[in-house]
Amino acid sequence: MSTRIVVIGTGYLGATHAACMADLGHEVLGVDVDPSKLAKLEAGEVPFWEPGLPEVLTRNIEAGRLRFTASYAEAAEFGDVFFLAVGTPQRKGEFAADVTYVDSVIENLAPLISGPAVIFGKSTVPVGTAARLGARARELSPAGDQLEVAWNPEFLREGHAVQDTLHPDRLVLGVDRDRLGRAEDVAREVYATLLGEGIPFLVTDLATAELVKTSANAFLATKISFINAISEVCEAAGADVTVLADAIGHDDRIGRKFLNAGIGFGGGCLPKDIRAFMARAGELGADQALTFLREVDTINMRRRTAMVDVVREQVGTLLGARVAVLGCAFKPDSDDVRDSPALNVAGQLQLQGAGVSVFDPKAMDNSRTLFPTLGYSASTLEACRGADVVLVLTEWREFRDLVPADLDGVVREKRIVDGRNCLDPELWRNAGWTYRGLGRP
Ligand SMILES: NC(=O)C1=CN([C@@H]2O[C@H](COP(=O)(O)OP(=O)(O)OC[C@H]3O[C@@H](n4cnc5c(N)ncnc54)[C@H](O)[C@@H]3O)[C@@H](O)[C@H]2O)C=CC1
Ligand SMILES: O=C(O)[C@H]1O[C@H](OP(=O)(O)OP(=O)(O)OC[C@H]2O[C@@H](n3ccc(=O)[nH]c3=O)[C@H](O)[C@@H]2O)[C@H](O)[C@@H](O)[C@@H]1O
Repeated sequence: MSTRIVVIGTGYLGATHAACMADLGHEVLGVDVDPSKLAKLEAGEVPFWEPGLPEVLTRNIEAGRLRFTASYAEAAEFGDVFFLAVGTPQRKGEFAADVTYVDSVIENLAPLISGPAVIFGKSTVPVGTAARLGARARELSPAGDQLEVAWNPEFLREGHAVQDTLHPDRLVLGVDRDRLGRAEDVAREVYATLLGEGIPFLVTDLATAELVKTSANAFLATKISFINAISEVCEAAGADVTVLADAIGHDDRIGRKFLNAGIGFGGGCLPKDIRAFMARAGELGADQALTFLREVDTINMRRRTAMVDVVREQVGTLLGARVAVLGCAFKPDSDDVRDSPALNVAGQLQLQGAGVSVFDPKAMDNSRTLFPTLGYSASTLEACRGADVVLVLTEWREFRDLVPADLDGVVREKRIVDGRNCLDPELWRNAGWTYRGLGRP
């Protein structure tokens, strides 16, 4: 059955959700306040790099199932099922999440809703936000109690966003247990195709749904910092963290995923989500519960300075050294540079006097906007020309596939530092290069 759906906020999450809901056969209207983003989306262009999404967007616009607007009035007219997907960044100078964008959606939308409707929150929010927004929405809306707020957290990964939306590991829905309404039935209609495929669907209260999301990201961040901490010990002991990760990962209870040691996690989610989680636990009086996340964050940030130290160790002095930086996105298959470890390392190297030449297959424009003073190159070869050391900081396939012969006669010194432990050390060493990984001999 086709439902008329409004998706508010068309960034990485919202644009993907809108296009994928249309692909499931629903009629979808995307809403954003950014006119340049809307103009691109209306023209069938995804304003960021996400594999497979342009095809899904275009085919659904062409099928007449997907369009975009800046108008909340049009959104309120369009349908009675709303997904809220605006940003919840870290507040400036604080750990807590900035929820002003989600607040503003409710302030603007609720007064325009006059009949039964459900707003499903998808943004990652501090626990308690959904209940607060629900109360505010009922207060502002002529529909009163007939306007429901439920929470349907999102677990997609950038670079795999379409696959994760259309084939998620699970769907989670938080509903207001004190005023049970239509939310669960509506969600079952919207996700009928996925539920028909047997995707697990967990329905719970609002607070639990919010906490499922922040706990999942906290666990993932902890797993990465765990292996990075072990990597520091491997480094000191002359052991190999990549073999160690394979070995412990064979234990199903541990699992191999998210055990890749390197320069650590970044992006628009894990770093800000663990900080917001700590801040919220503190507000709730559970200060002690999440202090370990402070350590997770510290270990992670230490990876970036450790990388700079390794480069210094390689070239002697950073002053005047020519450093090729391959990769600036926070992960491969994404153009997202929010809190990117790679860009942070490049910035630190430049501040300490190195001449930095950066190349990324997709994230150059975003990097230039965020870090205009770095040196940028048009290709891997250009970035590496005359380099004293080559750094692989984002494991794009084209960097993983590099072989020493590609850089023969290009670099000044045959030194490569593998910030993601994604290269074969023997291949490089056998070709006369100095190979340096992180936490592996
Ligand atoms: N990026 C990701 O992979 C995932 C993100 N999330 C969560 O989803 C939320 C959104 O994240 P992103 O999509 O990455 O952020 P984003 O910054 O890419 O997108 C947010 C969008 O909301 C728009 N917006 C802001 N205020 C608005 C308003 N009042 N009305 C309409 N549109 C408005 C902005 O213009 C922007 O296009 C965050 O809470 C994030 O933690 C959750 C899972 C995955
Ligand atoms: O809440 C969110 O927004 C999303 O955050 C992460 O997704 P994402 O940020 O897209 O990327 P990840 O694949 O989780 O990678 C995050 C960072 O960890 C790093 N990482 C990942 C895995 C690993 O083993 N080691 C490691 O350093 C990556 O390089 C990257 O910088 C979660 O994986 C998603 O489930 C979640 O929905």
